[in-house]
Amino acid sequence: MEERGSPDGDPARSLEQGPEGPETPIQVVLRVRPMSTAELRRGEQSALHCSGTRTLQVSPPGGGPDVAFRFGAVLDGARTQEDVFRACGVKRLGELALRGFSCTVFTFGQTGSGKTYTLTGPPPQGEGVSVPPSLVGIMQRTFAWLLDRVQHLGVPVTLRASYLEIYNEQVRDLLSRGSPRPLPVRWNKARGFYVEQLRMVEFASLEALMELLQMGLSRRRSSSHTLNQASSRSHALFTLYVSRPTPQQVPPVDAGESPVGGKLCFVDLAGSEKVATTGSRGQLMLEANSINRSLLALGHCISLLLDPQRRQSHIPFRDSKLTKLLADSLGGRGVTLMVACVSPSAQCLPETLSTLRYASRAQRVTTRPQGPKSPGVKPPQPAEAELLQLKEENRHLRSQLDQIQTKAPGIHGARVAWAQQNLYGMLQEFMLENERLRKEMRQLQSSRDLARAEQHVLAQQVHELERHLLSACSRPQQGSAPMCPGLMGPAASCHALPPLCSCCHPCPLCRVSLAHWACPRRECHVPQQVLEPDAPGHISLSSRLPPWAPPPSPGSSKPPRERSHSDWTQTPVLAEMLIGEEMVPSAPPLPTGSLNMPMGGSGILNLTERPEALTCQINSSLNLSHSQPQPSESVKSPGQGLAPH
Ligand SMILES: Nc1ncnc2c1ncn2[C@@H]1O[C@H](COP(=O)(O)OP(=O)(O)OP(=O)(O)O)[C@@H](O)[C@H]1O
Repeated sequence: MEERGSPDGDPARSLEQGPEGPETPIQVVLRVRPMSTAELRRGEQSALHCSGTRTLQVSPPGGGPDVAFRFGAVLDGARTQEDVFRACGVKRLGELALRGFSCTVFTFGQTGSGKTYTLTGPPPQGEGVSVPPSLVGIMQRTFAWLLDRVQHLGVPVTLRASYLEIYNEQVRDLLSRGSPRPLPVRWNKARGFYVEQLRMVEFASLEALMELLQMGLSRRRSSSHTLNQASSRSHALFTLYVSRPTPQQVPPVDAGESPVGGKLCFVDLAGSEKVATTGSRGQLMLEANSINRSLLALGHCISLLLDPQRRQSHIPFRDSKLTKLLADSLGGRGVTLMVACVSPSAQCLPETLSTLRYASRAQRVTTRPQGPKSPGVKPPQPAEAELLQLKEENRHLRSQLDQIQTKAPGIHGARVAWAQQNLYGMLQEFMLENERLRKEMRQLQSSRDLARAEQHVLAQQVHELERHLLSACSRPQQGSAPMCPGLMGPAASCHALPPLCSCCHPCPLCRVSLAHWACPRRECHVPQQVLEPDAPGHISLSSRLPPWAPPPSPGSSKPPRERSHSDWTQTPVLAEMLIGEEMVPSAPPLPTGSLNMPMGGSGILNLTERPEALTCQINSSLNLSHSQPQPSESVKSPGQGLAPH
């Protein structure tokens, strides 16, 4: 038989003893409620058996090995409310509260498992009908004991109470004078998390305290569903503040601040529920989701508190209002008791096992109970202190995230294993993953911006080049004539001749062949590859005329008009201009290959090719014009040196 749970020891003794050293484990008591009338009517079987006072045995309905869980105390359905009160050792917690400790009792379990019953007894049977004394819960019994104890102390003790609920992730004051409104949860170094403007009511008698309890219970949200006629839809926290004034007693700074002293908090958690089982719809389903989410956050904090390394660094108490308000009880300076409640029915076994595992984990969590704070230390201003704390936490979280990201491969396996253990871990996984993806996206965006900027520069260069070409070809030559490439001398007269076909009319003075576009019969000396569309390197004359070619006359299918002498005399000038011009890239070089370009890469490649294409076009035009034998070897070809840059 598999056995899980707390180490050996006398539960009554450990519960009664209270904090002994720096590390005090959370005490866990398990209560199994009796089978309900509905469960008996449906003929459901019990799957739980208590063996001894500390062990619960679980028998799966389909057979299979029994599983045993050990807790500080296990109480079966036959145990009375008084038995439960005694077994839980709440009196000891009350004593500690009187000595200045911060103590918490919280119930946990599936919906309908008896949490509210354990803390406050069954719901009243009608308006003004009070619960029989034998059925009242741990809270009323503690109140009675505490008031009696205070009376016999012989020193003045101030008692105050507050009562709040966390409903759909909003904190509502159940003792507020008007209708409850959402209250903020704040943090400061002196108090930890606390609810701002929460009403604290001073009381002096048991009757007054019971009235406060009744007032809160009647205002707390509850609804009916398949598993519970009066199901609590919120987590409720009833806190008793005990202060014993001493000569050095620090007075509360303002009316909303808790007095220096001990406290005893009773937390009735809303029950976890499977919406499919409870049949919750609409508002009930929203409430159930909110309840489950906050219980998940609580479970996650408990799991992390068990990990010594995580515990030293960061526990995400800020993930929900519930974990914020329980932070001190779970991982801080409090003394804590958990009462886990389960139904015995085999039908509820999956939820029961989940509660048992949750409770098993919780009893391995330890706190470091701390007595009253030294008087005379003025707490820092709330806003300042909270700001400092948040900054510190923020810095810490960032460094954690960086560490996780840099240690990626080694830690990844461990993180995945951890994430697989619970859903909340998976959520955390996704958050980290999202952060990494966001970072990657930012990098991609910046390289895309860089590429766009480069594209812009290249587009400007192309535009500039085209503009040069066009203006050079169309501007009439003024002033000094260009050098004749044949004679290396002025060519004012020879190149001013009307354009003639180069195949039979080279320049009569310098013998340089005339550009083919100047010849009315130029098709006859254009190379074959230019005319054949399928030939490699084909350039269509109609579609690929050089940019400096004359514009076609409107409506004409004929070749463009003949060039004026200034057009063709510019060609060598233009070539020389290009030879001497060095293209200096004004942006970093583009990565080669378009596949890696995130965006706009192809556009950039087109642009990088265009200056080359333009240069080639000039070259080919100029080479054509030199296909005729050159007059002299020393003659500099206009195309020479027009290497693609
Ligand atoms: N030990 C018990 N003996 C007799 N009746 C019990 C016991 N525990 C619970 N019940 C009854 O079972 C029903 C459900 O109990 P209770 O409302 O306390 O459950 P709960 O866990 O608080 O549920 P929820 O999370 O939905 O609020 C109630 O009618 C209650 O009176």
